[in-house]
Amino acid sequence: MQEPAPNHHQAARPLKAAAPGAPLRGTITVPGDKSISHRALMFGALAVGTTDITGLLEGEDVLRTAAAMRALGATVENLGAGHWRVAGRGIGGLVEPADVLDMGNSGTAARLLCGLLAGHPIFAVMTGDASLRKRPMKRVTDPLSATGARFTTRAGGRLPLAVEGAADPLALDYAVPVPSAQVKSACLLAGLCARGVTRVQEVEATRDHTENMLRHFGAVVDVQVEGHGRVIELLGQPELVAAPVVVPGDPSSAAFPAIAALLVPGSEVTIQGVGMNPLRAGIFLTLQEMGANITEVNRRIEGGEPVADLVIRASALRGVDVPALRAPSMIDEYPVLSVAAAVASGTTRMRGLKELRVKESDRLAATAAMLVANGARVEIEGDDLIVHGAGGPIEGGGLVETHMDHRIAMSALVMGLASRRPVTADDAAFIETSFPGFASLINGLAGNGGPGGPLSAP
Ligand SMILES: O=C(O)C1=C[C@@H](OP(=O)(O)O)[C@@H](O)[C@H](O)C1
Ligand SMILES: C=C(OP(=O)(O)O)C(=O)O
Repeated sequence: MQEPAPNHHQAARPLKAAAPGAPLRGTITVPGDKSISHRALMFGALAVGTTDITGLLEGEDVLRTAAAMRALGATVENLGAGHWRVAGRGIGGLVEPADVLDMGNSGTAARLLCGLLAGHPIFAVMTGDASLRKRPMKRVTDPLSATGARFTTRAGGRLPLAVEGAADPLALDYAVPVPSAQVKSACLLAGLCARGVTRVQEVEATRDHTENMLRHFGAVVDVQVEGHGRVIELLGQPELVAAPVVVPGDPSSAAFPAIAALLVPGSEVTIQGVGMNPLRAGIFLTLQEMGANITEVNRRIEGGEPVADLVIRASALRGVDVPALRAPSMIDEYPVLSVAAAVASGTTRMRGLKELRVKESDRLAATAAMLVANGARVEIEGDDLIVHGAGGPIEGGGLVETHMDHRIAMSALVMGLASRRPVTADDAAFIETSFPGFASLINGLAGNGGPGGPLSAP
């Protein structure tokens, strides 16, 4: 079955959220983890044999990766209900794509693909949507150039870019200067094609799904903890053997219904099967420090990743100081955490958020603007975001500019559930990149599966 090509040029779709007037209740699952879904498709394409993936996120970002893997010669089949099958070509076996690879809105797809292409002796051109074309690619093209691959980019290291991969790539020894799992992963993916040991050092540990999946597919990976960071060594040119991948629920997606349940009085929501990798779960720790009533039940390992069901009950939250060192473990959750902080009592200081400036939008600026437009008190001091909580619902009534950023859109809508007046997101279309079905899921929790739910067209 071929799924239709995702389309990121659709017209803006504004969406409004109002306080539901009744508690959110129910047991739900959230879509599959986006980071793991991208990697499962890429590793499947590089492996020898057939990889079955269950629970794949069928959001636009991941569909871009699926399309790219097809363009590079892998057979990628959608078997329905989140079950996908990839017949791989083996390391070094990718073929030259006949056309430009369009990675849509997805930084992960674009940057990891740069690593994969660097190690194959083929020519490829990559682009993305207007958001992705603003994002920095030098952070991957600089280190990857040391493999022998040749990258040409638009001014400032932006997409579109062209790459001529290396015929005999050199193994990298690279200390990643920013906390970025995408940069680390790009280097490791290039290292698969190189002879000898690729060594990547990170000063702060970032999500380790690439390392975990490398091992799952049979590569030899050594990880040494060094202070707050890690040194990862990968033995090049392994034979990756196809292995089934079970994708857990995305903790970054779970954060939205979780915070909605915490803020809407009387709510009780269970989210089943949420990935709880410690390098991803910082948001839940932070919410618990704020006084959130979140209970983890049924902790288990699924597909090599820790998973739990989360029971979330509405709670009176208080402001906290979120240390910079925690940022990599919750980097995509700050916009929605700031909504919780705006309703909490007291001040929340979120430290060390420099990386938020280079996401789908400048999330530091977009988050502050979202809060200000709805009557919250907020300051940016250097790389810190400071939110002065109202100790209850904020005023709301604002129009939030989402800047092609799914997380700003969902944060604005969660804010509307906890505001005196409805909040409108100027464009909710980009929610499809990571969380298809978001609005109906939230409306379902409010007891309004059909029209008339708290989330509706304005
Ligand atoms: O490796 C990944 O899957 C991701 C890494 C993070 O980006 P950076 O590596 O740019 O921090 C994160 O923000 C993104 O949503 C997914
Ligand atoms: C930053 C994100 O994704 P990406 O970098 O893959 O576009 C995100 O999903 O919040």
